[in-house]
Amino acid sequence: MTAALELDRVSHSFRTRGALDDFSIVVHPGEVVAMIGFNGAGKTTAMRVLAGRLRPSHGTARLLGRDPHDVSGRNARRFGHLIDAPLAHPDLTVTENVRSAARLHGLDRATAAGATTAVIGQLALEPWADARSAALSQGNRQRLGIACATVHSPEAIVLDEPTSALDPRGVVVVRDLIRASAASGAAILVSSHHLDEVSRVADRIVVVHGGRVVGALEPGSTDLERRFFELVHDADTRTPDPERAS
Ligand SMILES: Nc1ncnc2c1ncn2[C@@H]1O[C@H](COP(=O)(O)OP(=O)(O)OP(=O)(O)O)[C@@H](O)[C@H]1O
Repeated sequence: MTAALELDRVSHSFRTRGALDDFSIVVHPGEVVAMIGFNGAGKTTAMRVLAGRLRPSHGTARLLGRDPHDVSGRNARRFGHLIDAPLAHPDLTVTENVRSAARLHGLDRATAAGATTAVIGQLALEPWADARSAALSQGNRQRLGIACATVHSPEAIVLDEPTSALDPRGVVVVRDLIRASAASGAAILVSSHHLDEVSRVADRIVVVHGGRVVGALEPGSTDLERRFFELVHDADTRTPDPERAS
């Protein structure tokens, strides 16, 4: 099966600081892959490369089989991402923002209207449907960002810490949306700091440390935390690199 999202031996540096070092990851259609790692491990940088926002100095990035920098209109419409701040306009309402995102991703007016109502329902945003985005709480703004990233039912989805600001109900709602998208065939890459949470949503968990993928964890297995620290410790023992510890 062709990968929908792929980084193959990618390296990237910010000035003298290495952020990714020989980093490889693959996400296939219908699969949820979670990246977990310390602050500064390289998760967001990997996602930025996949979204075509950074060009790797070495290695290859593939988004739906193409170089993310060359993704044309049609392929761009098959991709959705939430990295850093949501793309919502502060003066537009939740509904207006989501509808605009749907139109920008190529949905016609009628389809965009239906998809907007559906994703607002899926993310339990109905009470704020007519609220200006600027007036939303942090958690609801994060839900809005996820709605804008997924309203067009993309085939490849990248979500950087999608539940970091969410309450327990929000976490469940977003988990359900991610699982439903994967069940419809989407390839999904998420990052998180919460082992329990990724264990519930992911098919595979990869541990990122010092700009590398240093191992995998089995979702649902016991003692995830101990195994995580073992992998990190083993990686440090193999390649101690104080430059990359941030
Ligand atoms: N724009 C930038 N300029 C310079 N250095 C950067 C920039 N963005 C990231 N870095 C550095 O690259 C490394 C990887 O950062 P990255 O944001 O990818 O980590 P992360 O795993 O997403 O961390 P977190 O869990 O805190 O979000 C860090 O050392 C960070 O300081």
